[in-house]
Amino acid sequence: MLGAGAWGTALAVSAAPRHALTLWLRDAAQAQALRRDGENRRYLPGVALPPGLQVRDEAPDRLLALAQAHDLVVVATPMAGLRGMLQALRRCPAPVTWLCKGFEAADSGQPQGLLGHEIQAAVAPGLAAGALSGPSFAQEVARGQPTALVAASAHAAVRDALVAAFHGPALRVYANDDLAGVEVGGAVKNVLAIATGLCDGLQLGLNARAALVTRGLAEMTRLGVALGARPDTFMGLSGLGDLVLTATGDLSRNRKVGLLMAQGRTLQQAVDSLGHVAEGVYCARTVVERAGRLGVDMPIARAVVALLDGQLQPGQAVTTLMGREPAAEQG
Ligand SMILES: NC(=O)c1ccc[n+]([C@@H]2O[C@H](COP(=O)([O-])OP(=O)(O)OC[C@H]3O[C@@H](n4cnc5c(N)ncnc54)[C@H](O)[C@@H]3O)[C@@H](O)[C@H]2O)c1
Ligand SMILES: O=P(O)(O)OC[C@H](O)CO
Repeated sequence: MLGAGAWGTALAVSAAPRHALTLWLRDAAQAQALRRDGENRRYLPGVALPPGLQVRDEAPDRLLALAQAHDLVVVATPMAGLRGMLQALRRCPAPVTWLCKGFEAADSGQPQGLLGHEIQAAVAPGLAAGALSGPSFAQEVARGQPTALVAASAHAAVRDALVAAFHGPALRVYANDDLAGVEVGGAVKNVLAIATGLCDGLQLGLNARAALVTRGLAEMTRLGVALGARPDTFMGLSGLGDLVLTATGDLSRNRKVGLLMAQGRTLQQAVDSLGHVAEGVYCARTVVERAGRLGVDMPIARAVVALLDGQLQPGQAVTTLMGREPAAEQG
């Protein structure tokens, strides 16, 4: 497991009792703190690390050697770290998978705004690769609360490796060969959760939230299909499932950004108060730009971008969405 934020740590805690698992951190001081405390106090406080879990902190140029000693590699960094990790792992013989949910940010110096599998195709095309996604708050998985995930890859061997690694008593892992669809769902739900956080923070009501979730699902599906995904994927765990969880669950960092901005905090204040990554903040603009290039209409995502960019105040974002022309529901 390469990366020990909340999610990498939680999945490592979940799988370590059944596997020989190595948790790698780029920061040697933080690795030392994990070994000393038997817990990741910075990112997942209150959860004991299983005794057999190996905590390592090799320099990034030793990552490939570390990966070669394992049957499955899981990159657990935010999207911002994925390209560098895939470049470092491009000759890895084992399946390489990732947990991050987003598009590469528009301001990352990589102007195309790619999904994980598109980055992999560009920088490490020889890998057998895939993603693990679905509705899952790290704290609940770490506590062993029942959760269902989806293992997505074009390669059956990668799907099987993810299922074998993570399927367990409290974690059901389903398989899906539609990696593009699974990745679009995981990325777009973060942007939509900012919108529902805003809606709930402004106390617009339950009707409004249901409207945002439903019309947001339509936006997500339109973009996914334009990017080559299957429509039915968006009715599954990484689409509807993760959208419902993230848009309504108060453990969501993306939802919190919307809630805090509705209370009058600036974007910077909201982001600083999280202490964790909120991927929707970084990929909302990319979502809208890619949708625009494909001729896909995404009014909710556009309103989120206008809010994050300071072009609209929270109340104006609502007026803009409600003031659009009447439209057919399908289309
Ligand atoms: N937390 C969850 O409940 C959850 C669940 C499912 C998916 N995810 C996704 O997993 C990804 C990671 O989320 P998280 O909650 O663990 O984030 P986090 O904010 O808790 O931790 C991020 C971790 O990544 C490390 N990191 C940042 N940039 C890095 C880089 N370039 N190289 C190596 N390490 C780097 C940080 O030091 C930190 O340890 C995100 O894309 C998130 O959307 C999170
Ligand atoms: O806390 P969030 O908003 O990053 O969401 C975490 C997970 O992606 C939920 O599935």
